[in-house]
This record gives sequence, C-alpha cells and structure tokens, in this order.
Amino acid sequence: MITFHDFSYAYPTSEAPVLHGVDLRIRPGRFHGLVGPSGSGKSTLAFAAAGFIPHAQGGEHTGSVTVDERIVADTPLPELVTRVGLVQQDPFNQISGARFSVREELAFGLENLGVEHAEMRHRVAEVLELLRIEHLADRSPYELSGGQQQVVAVGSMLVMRPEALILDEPTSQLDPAGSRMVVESLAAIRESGMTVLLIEHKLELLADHADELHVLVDGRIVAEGEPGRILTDARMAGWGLGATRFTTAAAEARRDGLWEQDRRLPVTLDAAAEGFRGVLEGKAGA
Ligand SMILES: Nc1ncnc2c1ncn2[C@@H]1O[C@H](COP(=O)(O)OP(=O)(O)OP(=O)(O)O)[C@@H](O)[C@H]1O
Repeated sequence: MITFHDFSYAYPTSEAPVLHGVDLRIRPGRFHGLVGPSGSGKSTLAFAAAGFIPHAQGGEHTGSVTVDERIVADTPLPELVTRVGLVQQDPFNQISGARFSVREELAFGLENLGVEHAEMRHRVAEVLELLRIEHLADRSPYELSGGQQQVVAVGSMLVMRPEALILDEPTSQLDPAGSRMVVESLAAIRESGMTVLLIEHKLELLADHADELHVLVDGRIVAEGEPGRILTDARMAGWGLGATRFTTAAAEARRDGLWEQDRRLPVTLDAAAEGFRGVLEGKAGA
C-alpha cells in the first residue's frame, strides 16, 4: 500500500509548494487513476510515490509518503525500485541502451540486483507471456515501434515484481496503434491483480480500467471515488477537465428527451449503448 500523509512538497527552485497536504491511499490489488489539469502536480506525485522525490530531486517536504509502512524519504532508492515501479511518458528514454535484445533488456534490472540466472530467466519468460510480447524477445529494443518499446518499459518494471506499478501517461507519446498495445497490456496487468496507479488525460481509458479515481487540482486532491461518479461530477469543467464522449453524447441526448432523465450519465461505451438501447426500445414499444 502506498499512502500519502498530509504530504506537501516544493522543488528546490519552486517559489511555492507544488503539492499541498495530499492524503491518498493506493490500496493493494486495486487499479487507481489520477486525473488533473496540466501542471496540477500529477508527475510530481508519481515521483514522490516512487522515491525520486526527495531522493533524486531534493526540495522541501512536510508530511510523509509510506510504502508498506516504510517512510519513502528514509528508504534507499535501490530498495524502493523493487517495491514501486514507475513507467514514464517517453518509452525511448526508459530503454537502458546497455542490451541487445528485449530479453536482455528485461533482465537488466534483475542483473543489477544480483538475481540468480534461473530466477531471472523465469521472471523474464513470465513477463513476456503476460504482456504477449514473446515474439519480440530476440529483437533489438531500438528496432521496435514506440508502442512496443513502451510495453517493454512496462515489462522491465514488472520483472522486478514491484508491489505497485505507476504509469505516468504511458500512451501520450504514442500513435493510435501504439496506444492500443499499451492499453491491452494494462488490461493484462489489471487481470494479474497488481496494484496500479495510472496517470492519464484520456478519461475513457480510466473509465474502462480504474476502480477508483483521484482528482488533483493545483496540487490538492479535490475529489475521489468510483469513475462513474467522478467523471460525471458537475465540477469537472471547473477543474479544467473535460468529459468522456459518452457522457457528452448522453447529456446532449437528455436535453432532447433521448436519455432517461433519472438514468445516470454513462462514462463507458457499454453503459452508453445500454442507455440508448433502453430509450429506443421504449420508443419502439410506445
Ligand atoms: N524539476 C522541477 N523543478 C521545478 N518545478 C517543477 C519541476 N518539475 C515540475 N515542476 C513544476 O511543478 C508543477 C507541477 O508539474 P507536474 O509535471 O507535476 O504536473 P502534471 O500535472 O504532471 O502536468 P502534465 O499533465 O502537463 O504532465 C508545474 O508548475 C511545473 O512547472
């Protein structure tokens, strides 16, 4: 479990804190999503959960972040990497450059930890299978598409068997085909029962995957709850956030009497289809 306890933080060059009194619980086996407008502090929060703040970035903080009761600020980074994996936006920057094949790239972090060879091979094979990238095992990481590289970056975190995986806008630099690959791997990770925090601007992705959403605005958590409730919250526009296409379509249809007044607005394709089917069947039967 990753827990933020009244955590505030300012970078060494910040004039004002970037995070303000953040209280947050990332619970074991749950898929959490973090949304917020640009510059609200989402990546900063991810760095704090993974220990890069304060270990690599310095700066000033109050309150604490704990990972399984260990205070992140007091735990050495090499110990934290086996507990919290962080996948960032640009897949290219996450490839070590030290290895010739995807298989070796995946083993790289384990080699550094001194994991024995048989165990290393086992974990690499397991991750190749989970992410359905066995066919890429002997390819050079540099020959891969952006989407494939990002899935390999996810894999290089998963081989460490962290308790939690944080993904910071993992599809933002990818084309639609690359995004699809990463989204498919998210589904596999979700099924594996791993603890996940996904930072994402694409609300539909969160609606499809997350159990719980947290909204960060100006460094403060302003709302938390299940995606269906948060993504249809009337305050979304005021927070600088949009709505899913399904919510917008149903809200417009409701003005024309084509969405039941007391039916919740949808955030997924399935919920939208169900609502519209209900209206059409009602009209056909009338
Ligand atoms: N290394 C740094 N030093 C000083 N200020 C920083 C640093 N990194 C980020 N900031 C500032 O901290 C604030 C929050 O940035 P952060 O990248 O965490 O936001 P974000 O919500 O992830 O944004 P985006 O959605 O655009 O990625 C911004 O005002 C940013 O300029």
